[in-house]
Amino acid sequence: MASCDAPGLQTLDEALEQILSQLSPLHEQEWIPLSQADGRVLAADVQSCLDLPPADNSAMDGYAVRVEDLTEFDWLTINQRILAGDAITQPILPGECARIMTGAMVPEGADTVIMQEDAELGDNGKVRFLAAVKPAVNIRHRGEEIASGDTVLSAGRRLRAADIGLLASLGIDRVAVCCRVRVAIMATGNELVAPGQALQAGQIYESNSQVLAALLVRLGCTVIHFGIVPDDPQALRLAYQNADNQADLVIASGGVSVGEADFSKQVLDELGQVGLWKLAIKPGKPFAFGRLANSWFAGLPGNPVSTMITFDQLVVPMLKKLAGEKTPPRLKMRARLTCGLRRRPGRLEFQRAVVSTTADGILAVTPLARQGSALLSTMAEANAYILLDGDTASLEEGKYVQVELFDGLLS
Ligand SMILES: Nc1nc2c(c(=O)[nH]1)N[C@H]1C(S)=C(S)[C@@H](COP(=O)(O)OP(=O)(O)OC[C@H]3O[C@@H](n4cnc5c(N)ncnc54)[C@H](O)[C@@H]3O)O[C@H]1N2
Ligand code: MOO
Repeated sequence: MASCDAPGLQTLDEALEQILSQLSPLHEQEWIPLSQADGRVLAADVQSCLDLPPADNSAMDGYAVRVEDLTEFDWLTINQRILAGDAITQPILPGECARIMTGAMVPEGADTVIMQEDAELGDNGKVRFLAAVKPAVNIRHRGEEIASGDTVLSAGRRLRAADIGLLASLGIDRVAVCCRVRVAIMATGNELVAPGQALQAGQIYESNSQVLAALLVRLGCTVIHFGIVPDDPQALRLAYQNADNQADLVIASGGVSVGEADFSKQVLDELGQVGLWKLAIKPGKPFAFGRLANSWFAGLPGNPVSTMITFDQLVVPMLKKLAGEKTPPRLKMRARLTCGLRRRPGRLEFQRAVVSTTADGILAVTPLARQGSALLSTMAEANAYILLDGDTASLEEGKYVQVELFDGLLS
């Protein structure tokens, strides 16, 4: 398609910069129980109100001793037994030690814990130690992981399982999170039919809104479904207005190109402003960004792969900005081609590929044989993109290329 290589297209980086500079976080927040916080974005920094661990405690089942006693006494008297959860009553005096379990508080006077495998119990009820003992081992000191007042997690973080556990370990049972971004989705096209219905001549099953809904749920958004909208300016106008009244972001797939039934741009021009139009990426050249009366608008190219890739590369950063989420850039790596790759220089291309690790630990990548933007099965089969910049031509087997692994969203 000669038009795909037309000059004057905007680069992905320029487009992203331009889009993100216009968006600002929605800033609404709510308090929710920790049990519901997985995947939500923290609205404020979380500071610890306690030291973690709260007290010096044993890392082993064994004996809490005073190291200096080990050279002075052959046998030590066991003066108490301390289990995890016990409050300590007695200090360790010279010639004494305490039987102690993992997680139990270390008594005053003790400065090391010897694991029980290195101890011998005598007939006299006393204990002696076999191995050379290092001072200050096997004790987890108060505050060594987190000190009271430390910032544990920062605003903008999307909470994951370990974070939830960390907050729980600090006694926190409620967190302030950013409100879910409300996203309206619609699929435009006269040819589209919802799955489950009979297919007539010329029709295809609608899949883009299903993909978008699944991705948006994973991103923690509230999804407002507008179903299938025909290629008709009046129907689009009504749908856009309706969506605009309910959502922070309206996403429409299809109808953003230059065909006779592509009305997105016209309607967006009427109701709001079009911010962007054509991008130098493949797939995903036609992409509309704009503003409706109350909400932002993203018009994604209808080809199923183009919809997914523009969503992944452009809409995800938009949603993160609106949600107040701060994330490091996605990891890009170098991988060796297992076969030749056919390619015409032009737009920045996202080829779907499978990345694996070879026996000698090298990252290998195999581009899928077919790369058409209508082939949604390529997104299902792939686990990574090969990123090919505009200047790169065909490449031979063994060459290194840049890959971007599908993150938790796509995989
Ligand atoms: N003369 C030109 N034609 C096209 C150009 C161009 O530059 N000049 N660009 C091509 C590219 S690249 C893309 S991508 C598509 C994008 O077109 P639209 O956004 O207008 O999308 P549609 O025409 O509505 O649909 C494209 C294709 O995808 C199928 N589709 C649409 N929606 C869905 C859906 N919800 N579920 C499943 N499949 C869907 C649709 O039936 C079409 O086959 O334009 C090229 N044309
Ligand atoms: O190449 Mo189009 O941009 O998405 O199919």
